[in-house]
Amino acid sequence: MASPIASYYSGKNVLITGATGFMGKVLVEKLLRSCPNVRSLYVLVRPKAGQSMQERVKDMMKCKLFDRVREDDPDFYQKIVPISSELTQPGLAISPQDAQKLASCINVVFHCAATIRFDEPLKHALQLNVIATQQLLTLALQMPNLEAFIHVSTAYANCNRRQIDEVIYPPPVEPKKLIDSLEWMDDSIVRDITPRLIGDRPNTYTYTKALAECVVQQASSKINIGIIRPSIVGASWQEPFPGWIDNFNGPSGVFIAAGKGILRTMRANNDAVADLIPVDVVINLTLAAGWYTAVQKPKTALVYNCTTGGINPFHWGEIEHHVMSTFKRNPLEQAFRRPNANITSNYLINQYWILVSHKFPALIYDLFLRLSGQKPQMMRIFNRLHKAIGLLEYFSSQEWEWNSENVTMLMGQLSPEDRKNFNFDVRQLNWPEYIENYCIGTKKYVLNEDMSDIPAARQHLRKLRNIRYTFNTVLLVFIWRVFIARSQMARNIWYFVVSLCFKFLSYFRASSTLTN
Ligand SMILES: CCCCCCCCCCCCCCCCCC(=O)SCCNC(=O)CCNC(=O)[C@H](O)C(C)(C)COP(=O)(O)OP(=O)(O)OC[C@H]1O[C@@H](n2cnc3c(N)ncnc32)[C@H](O)[C@@H]1OP(=O)(O)O
Ligand SMILES: NC(=O)C1=CN([C@@H]2O[C@H](COP(=O)(O)OP(=O)(O)OC[C@H]3O[C@@H](n4cnc5c(N)ncnc54)[C@H](OP(=O)(O)O)[C@@H]3O)[C@@H](O)[C@H]2O)C=CC1
Repeated sequence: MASPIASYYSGKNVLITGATGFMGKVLVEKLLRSCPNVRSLYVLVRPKAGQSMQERVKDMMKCKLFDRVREDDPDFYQKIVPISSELTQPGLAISPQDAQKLASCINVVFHCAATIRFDEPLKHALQLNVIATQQLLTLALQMPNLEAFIHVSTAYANCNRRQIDEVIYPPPVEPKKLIDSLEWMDDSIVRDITPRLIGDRPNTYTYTKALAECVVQQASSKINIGIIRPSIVGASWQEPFPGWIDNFNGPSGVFIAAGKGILRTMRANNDAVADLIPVDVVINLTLAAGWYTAVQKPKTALVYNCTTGGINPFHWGEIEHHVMSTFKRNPLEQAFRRPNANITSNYLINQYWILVSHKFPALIYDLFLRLSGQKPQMMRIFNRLHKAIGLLEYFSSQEWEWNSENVTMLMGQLSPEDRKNFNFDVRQLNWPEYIENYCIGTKKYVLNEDMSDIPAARQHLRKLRNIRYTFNTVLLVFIWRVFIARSQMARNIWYFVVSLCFKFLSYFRASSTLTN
């Protein structure tokens, strides 16, 4: 006998947007694996990078993420029905036949698609995150068999507040008014007024996600709606296997850059809560919310703050420690320098380390590349890195408090079996173990590095250490030759320091001989 959640999805037709994205893929996999009797998954996909929609879906299903599903049911792909759709186009560019088909058969909608870029021009972010959501809701309103519409938002949609409850806050501006006014505006005008519009939010992403929540709420009198607000989504904790991750977004890119020895300093508050949430936890909660919304039909749209900070807090300082420790034990291949990143909340200290540990080595390396007839590239890489971490620092330098009563309520509604199969109880999360699996996941699944190459990577780190020792010795000799050997006073200071060190050494040697 299947559990209540699996029985609910049995025989259902599910529509998923953003299925080719990080979270969408995990959602598709989990639905197929844990709800094997689901009828069909209709996924809205666009052609991209020279690949047709069918090719993209085919490629996606070959991904290692689907290994367990493939083992259980080699024909699982037959349940996936790709529907051609470009969400930024009128009517989502769905053909009339497809739209009719979807309208007649869909029971549950999961809306995951969005632009998650922090530097997205406002017009495009609005088009995808708000207008496409509105259009999807219009389509949903034509679905007579629709039982639940689950919208994936972000815990940072209201990051201009410190305390965030599970409610939809009034939007910064009425979405329709903004859509109407931006429609006639030139891109350059929109760019100029964007900072004024987004106000105390850090980017167009959080701003448009807040507007999207408002758009979703406006439809909640006609459709059963649930809103999931995950915080910083990271690699999987347990399912389908620990450490699965496939992108550079959020902390993953930072971990990789630190593991490669490129990132040595970043602004973050050591003592602030790092509200990471594993992707499988988010997806389990999303599926449970779909079930609850359809079965219980709450009168208003329920919001679920899917976060860890209030329940099982972990801090950026601790993350730094465990990331560094993991990459020292399991080094990445061809590191630029030995991994040694530090976080600081002090602006000036961070600027100092950027100069000494980022820009200076990049300059030397580029000089070396030029001299050996190659194209310089390190400064360019660092400029991109600085742009990326500059956009993330807002989130790593502060902390927020999220209320998660609805998440607790939902957990209380699950049967013991569902609590196990759709586990979103983050009290059980062991952070050091999770961070270790996360870092190893970036090595295996993002960088496609083989674990059997670790001895060679360690050897490379030893080589880098020897280069550093040699470089420091050469630098010391150079400084001595240029400055110290030419001035009597500098020489006196130098001899004084050396004799002091020598005296200390003799003293310690003598006292250790006595104690023995
Ligand atoms: C050890 C220290 C520990 C310290 C811990 C501190 C960690 C702090 C982390 C804080 C995270 C906070 C996240 C907040 C999340 C809010 C939650 C959400 O709702 S929403 C979710 C959160 N949303 C986000 O996280 C989105 C943030 N990302 C962005 O907005 C943009 O990517 C960008 C503006 C940063 C760069 O734009 P642009 O320059 O145009 O570059 P493209 O994008 O076009 O990528 C070009 C190529 O570079 C690749 N690559 C990319 N990043 C990195 C990287 N870091 N590195 C290396 N590579 C990277 C990329 O794969 C691509 O490769 P390919 O395809 O060409 O082969
Ligand atoms: N990742 C995170 O840390 C967090 C994410 N979220 C939310 O979770 C959801 C999913 O995020 P995530 O999976 O990380 O994002 P991804 O960027 O990995 O995936 C985005 C998805 O949206 C699709 N998409 C984007 N533009 C279009 C378009 N014009 N037409 C059709 N499809 C489009 C993408 O398709 P394609 O493959 O064709 O580009 C992709 O499938 C988002 O709503 C996001 O706001 C919330 C909190 C944190």
